[in-house]
Amino acid sequence: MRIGLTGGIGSGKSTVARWWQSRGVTVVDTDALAHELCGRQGQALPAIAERFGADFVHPEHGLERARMRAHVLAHPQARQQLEALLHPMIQTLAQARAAAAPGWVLFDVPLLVESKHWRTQVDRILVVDCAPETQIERVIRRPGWTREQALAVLALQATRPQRRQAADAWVDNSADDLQSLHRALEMLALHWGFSATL
Ligand SMILES: CC(C)(COP(=O)(O)OP(=O)(O)OC[C@H]1O[C@@H](n2cnc3c(N)ncnc32)[C@H](O)[C@@H]1O)[C@@H](O)C(=O)NCCC(=O)NCCS
Ligand SMILES: Nc1ncnc2c1ncn2[C@@H]1O[C@H](COP(=O)(O)OP(=O)(O)OP(=O)(O)O)[C@@H](O)[C@H]1O
Repeated sequence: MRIGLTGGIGSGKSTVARWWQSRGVTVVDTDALAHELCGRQGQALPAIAERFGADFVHPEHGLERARMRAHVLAHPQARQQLEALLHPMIQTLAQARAAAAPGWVLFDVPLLVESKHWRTQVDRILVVDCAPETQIERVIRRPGWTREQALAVLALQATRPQRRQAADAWVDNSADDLQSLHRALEMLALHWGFSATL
């Protein structure tokens, strides 16, 4: 079984993914792969430096993330170029990680509903739904994020109705209540015939 997990920024995807991982499911986190490709000596850095300029790549730490975030939010074309460069690399790496995994695999993909590629790669789509105000609060707790940036990213992503429409199942993560979230996931796993491998 291949599950595609998605949700808006700060909705709780990583939190949900960790629950599945604790039950023995292999998690392939595409955000983490994007960070790997752009981290120190990451595979994507030469192409990024060529396309956007050397200023976007720190000699030791890799991609200047905050600078690139501000750049792509101000220039939609730059965002499309960055996505065109990174998404095929992320997809290839994700498939390689999944191929090596025994049993169930969960792909954590922020832009799953927005992507033609991902919808065909998974058997079930699980959506983490969350009230936008909660998403914003959670995101701006992170260092370097402004409310305006969080709102701008939210506006770029699929809407809650679009995600719900694509979902085979969804869990509500608007409340600060991990116990209820975990209970909902237990019930879903049971419903989908999952038995923990730990
Ligand atoms: C613009 C970048 C450098 C900003 O980095 P930053 O450290 O600030 O954010 P991070 O990568 O941790 O992403 C945080 C969240 O932002 C949202 N987000 C990221 N990229 C995008 C995008 N292209 N479109 C819409 N939302 C996005 C996602 O919800 C993601 O979970 C980075 O997000 C990036 O490289 N984006 C392009 C790759 C991409 O599309 N990644 C998301 C799917 S794998
Ligand atoms: N039910 C919850 N109760 C309290 N805090 C939560 C809950 N769910 C998530 N959080 C917190 O909110 C923040 C965002 O959650 P998480 O990182 O799981 O979201 P995400 O969707 O993976 O984010 P991103 O889109 O940025 O990758 C984290 O600090 C997390 O600990």
